[in-house]
Amino acid sequence: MLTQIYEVIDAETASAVSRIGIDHVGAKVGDGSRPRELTVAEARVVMAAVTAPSKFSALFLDSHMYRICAWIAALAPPIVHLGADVDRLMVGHVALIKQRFPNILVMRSIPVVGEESVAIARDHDRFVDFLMLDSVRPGDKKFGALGVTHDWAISRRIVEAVSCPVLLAGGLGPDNVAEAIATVRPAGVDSKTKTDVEGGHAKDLDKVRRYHLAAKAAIVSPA
Ligand SMILES: O=C(O)c1ccccc1NCC(=O)[C@H](O)[C@H](O)COP(=O)(O)O
Repeated sequence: MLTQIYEVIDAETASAVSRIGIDHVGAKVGDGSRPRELTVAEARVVMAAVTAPSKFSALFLDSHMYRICAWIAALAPPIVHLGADVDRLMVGHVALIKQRFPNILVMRSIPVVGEESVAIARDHDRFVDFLMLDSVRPGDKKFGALGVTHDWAISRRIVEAVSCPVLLAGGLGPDNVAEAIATVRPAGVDSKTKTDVEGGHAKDLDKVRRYHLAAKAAIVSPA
């Protein structure tokens, strides 16, 4: 079971989270205009503090393919996580990014809104190394970092419908990650809000440790 954490925005936290054993240590990367979004120069410092076998995951929320490619080329992260709205950064763009950087692992966020999410996930399946299933607020285009769960039955169907590894995200933390894993049977899990310090965006290392241990101990029974 892979464990992934967002957002790690300084070298000290990156090093501490790696020591806990988190597999994917994530931060937003771009032009720095979004809250807590790192520039490539800032991301380089955080990425250098992530120690093996943990890997740095660079999340791009920008939807402009050429800008994303320029940032990937400059940073060369082990994992590129594409988080823009699926109507703006389309599956063809995702395929071109993977084609341009074949040696970099590509993860695509998929909003879990309803049955249509199964088709969206299937469309992306053969072009990416991971899918990440995330929550959306009803009536809102924005998805990600909402701290809420979604309909896990749909996520379970996606896990069964695609062949690439799927990470489950959305409102996961130490107290519900085992139940989520048992229900959805993903290859990995992601957490942001529920492993943050109360009322802030810094990581609570005790929550990160408990989330990680609960996920690694979770039992996935055969289908
Ligand atoms: O961190 C953000 O601001 C963010 C914004 C939009 C998409 C993703 C974002 N963060 C990274 C993630 O992918 C989150 O870890 C994921 O959405 C789960 O968040 P949470 O429900 O808070 O655990």
